[in-house]
Amino acid sequence: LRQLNRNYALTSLTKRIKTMDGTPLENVIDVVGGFWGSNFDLLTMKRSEQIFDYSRRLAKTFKRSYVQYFLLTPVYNVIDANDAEMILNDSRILDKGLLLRFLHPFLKTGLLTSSGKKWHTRRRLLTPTFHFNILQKFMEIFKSESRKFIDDLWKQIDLADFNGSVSLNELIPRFTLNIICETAMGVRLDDCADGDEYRKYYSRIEDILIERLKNPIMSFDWIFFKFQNGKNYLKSLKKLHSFSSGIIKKRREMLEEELQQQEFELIERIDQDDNNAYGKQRYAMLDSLLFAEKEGLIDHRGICEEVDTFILAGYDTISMNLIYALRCLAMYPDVQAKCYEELQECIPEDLSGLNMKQLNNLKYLDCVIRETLRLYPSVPTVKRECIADTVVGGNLFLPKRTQINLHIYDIHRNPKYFPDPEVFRPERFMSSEKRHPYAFIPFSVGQRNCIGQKFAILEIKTLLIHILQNFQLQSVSDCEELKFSTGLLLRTNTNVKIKLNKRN
Ligand code: HEM
Repeated sequence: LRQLNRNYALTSLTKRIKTMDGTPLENVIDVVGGFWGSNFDLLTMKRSEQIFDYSRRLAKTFKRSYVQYFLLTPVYNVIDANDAEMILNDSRILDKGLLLRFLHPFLKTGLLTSSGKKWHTRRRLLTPTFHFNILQKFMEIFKSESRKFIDDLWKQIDLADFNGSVSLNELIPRFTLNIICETAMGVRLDDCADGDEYRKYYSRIEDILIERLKNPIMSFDWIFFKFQNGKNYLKSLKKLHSFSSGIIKKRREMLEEELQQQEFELIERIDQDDNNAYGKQRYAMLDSLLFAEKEGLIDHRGICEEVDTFILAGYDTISMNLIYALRCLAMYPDVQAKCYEELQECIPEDLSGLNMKQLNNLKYLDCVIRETLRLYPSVPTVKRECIADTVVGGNLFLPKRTQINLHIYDIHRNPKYFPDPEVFRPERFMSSEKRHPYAFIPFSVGQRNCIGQKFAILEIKTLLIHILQNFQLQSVSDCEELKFSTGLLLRTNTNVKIKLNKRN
């Protein structure tokens, strides 16, 4: 029995994580939970803020990576940059964990959720669709949508019943969803689909996923889909899939029309002789997929997977960063003033000619965005799963099915890498001081890093510039009380509000 207990977490019905050289695991890494493992730790937590706080408490208590055991799954929680480097550089650990598997009915196996050969082929197909030249074309859309956003704000502020503050969670996601659809998909939402409805059902799906995560029994599909949450999940999925199908249908029609008229005036098109991995012209994402379909490289189901994936990955991640960045600018008037000064120095007043080179010159704004991503990483945790027994770092044995939670949030707030980690100080990114290369990883690192990171930074900078040029931001009185909740992204439990005063 003692031998059995050494190798298996018996009450969690799983093999144990252990050292290869026999050193007690506790000497290397902390272990949470006693006899019952962590099976019931989350079960009693009613609100998702409690789950978020629970993980933060463990990180603060242990100050190093730690292990938990849930039903059938050992969990390795990484909160240290050295351990993150070890995991993210390991080409055997590229599969996503359980939470992302719960997303399969929604995304099937698109770029975010797929693995192995399928992931490789798709990554190769999609990487050129975020090439510099395509991003340059997208700049026009970033600018026109930003101008529209500002016009809408001016109108809102001019209304007689305007109460002085705006709710960022309502305004920003509308903007970012429009942009991902108009750029990567080549379709304006006004023409074909209801973005507000998409966001409503997406939010429901996220809530249900977190509920599911709390109860290990619900990890089995055949149980989950028998309960109300499972049924609601499928109902919401129908709405989300009909949104993305509408976009694909619309773009297919547009493209056919253009092909018939032999008028290849796609905004994504660049010089004839500029080739991508498949020896063809470069197009934006959905057009690339539709052309790849004609050549038999992907089918309709595959296109749906990627459209669902890119809408999900490409809008709310940016929304959350913009929301936190605007809140920080409102809370720290000196930081805001420095950004505004930099704008006046580097950017012409007329923003219609704004280009990527000018955006790259805004070094201080860059630091503000980085500091926001450090304190509030839109993706707070990256998930991985060992698909076979794996030894990492030469001595740590991770059994098959081990879930790896790489807590970017905790790594970013580790005082070892960032002194006074809770303080918002963009200047820390100005200094040439060397820090651990895995201490700041908001877009992850390695083979499965974020394919849209350059796109994201350009979009974020463009909107921030438009807002800063038109408004002075001011915090509202209850600004300090930001409570985070667990979700696919770093969420707050209440909407973030700021005040906007028109600049002369
Ligand atoms: C502030 C904005 C963003 C942040 C913080 C962010 C962060 C991340 C992170 C941490 C990952 C790794 C996830 C994992 O390993 O499970 C990732 C992957 C990914 N991101 Fe982003 N992202 C952002 C914006 C975008 C945008 C704008 C797009 C698309 C236009 C995008 C598309 C993707 C895709 C498709 C993947 C999966 C890549 C793969 O596995 O090959 N992201 N992102």
